[in-house]
Amino acid sequence: MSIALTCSHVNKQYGRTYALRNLDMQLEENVIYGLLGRNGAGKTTLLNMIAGGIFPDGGTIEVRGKKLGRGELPKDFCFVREENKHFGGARVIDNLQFAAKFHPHWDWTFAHELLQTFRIDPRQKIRQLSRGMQSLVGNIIGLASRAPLTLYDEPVLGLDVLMREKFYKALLEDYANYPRTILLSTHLIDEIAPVAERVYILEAGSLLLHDEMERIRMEAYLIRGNSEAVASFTAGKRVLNTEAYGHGTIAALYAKLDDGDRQQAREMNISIENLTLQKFFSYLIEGGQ
Ligand SMILES: Nc1ncnc2c1ncn2[C@@H]1O[C@H](COP(=O)(O)OP(=O)(O)OP(=O)(O)O)[C@@H](O)[C@H]1O
Repeated sequence: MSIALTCSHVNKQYGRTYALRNLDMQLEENVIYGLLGRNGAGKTTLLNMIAGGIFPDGGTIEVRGKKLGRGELPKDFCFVREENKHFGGARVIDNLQFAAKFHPHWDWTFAHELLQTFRIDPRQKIRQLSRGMQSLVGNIIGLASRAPLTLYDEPVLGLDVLMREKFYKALLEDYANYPRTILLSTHLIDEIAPVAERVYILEAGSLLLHDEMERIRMEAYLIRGNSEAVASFTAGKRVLNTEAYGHGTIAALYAKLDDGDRQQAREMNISIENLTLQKFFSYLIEGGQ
């Protein structure tokens, strides 16, 4: 297992607000990670910090074993920001040519294929593109750079559903042929579920949870039944949140349920359903555990 990125005890404060608080993160090479969190959770600050744009008040960031110094950029990385910079009358092709100079793994054939996929005319001025199309130019750069560490901050913001699907498809297909470490922040949580292999969830600058997507898929449940039965069934299991309804209780569980548990649930008249990632995220945040 090779490590692409390590954040250790990272802190960043703006006045009295902790944008990041004692944050630890370790990304393995060649894995796609989702970065989730509510507004203001610290996602952009973290991505900016990894990209060398902000220096932590405390803690360290290492990219492929090399500690980032103040003002230092990591080697061989690509950061696709929420809003990409463009100057004056720059055309799409100008931005791509500029990006190509900085990315040693850049693939022009792939970049042109992506322009066609997303129906972007390379001669068009960036400022004349819609918000969504501007995001796509950034995403094309992120993909064609094939950087071993690629960071995306809200890459699908402003994209219609078809373009979002096309982006994720292009990302997954290219990743299968050219594996790299990808960290992708998004608010469209359920859309990231089939894309990310692991997720980091931030809340108020701290890490709330990091886990395998597969585990969340297999072990996040909503159970519903008589309050006493639910209390007895959930005893000793990780309960994210409980809500009363009439004489019953709904509980969000994060636990492995075996055949014995399922049999017990049937006998107690308790229903069990799987939680989507979005629901899991909401219960985790609401429950604060
Ligand atoms: N330059 C700054 N000056 C003051 N406060 C800041 C600055 N940048 C970020 N913050 C604060 O730090 C916290 C984290 O902000 P950040 O932008 O990292 O969150 P986020 O998770 O990316 O949010 P969103 O999903 O809304 O983009 C917020 O409380 C924000 O107000």
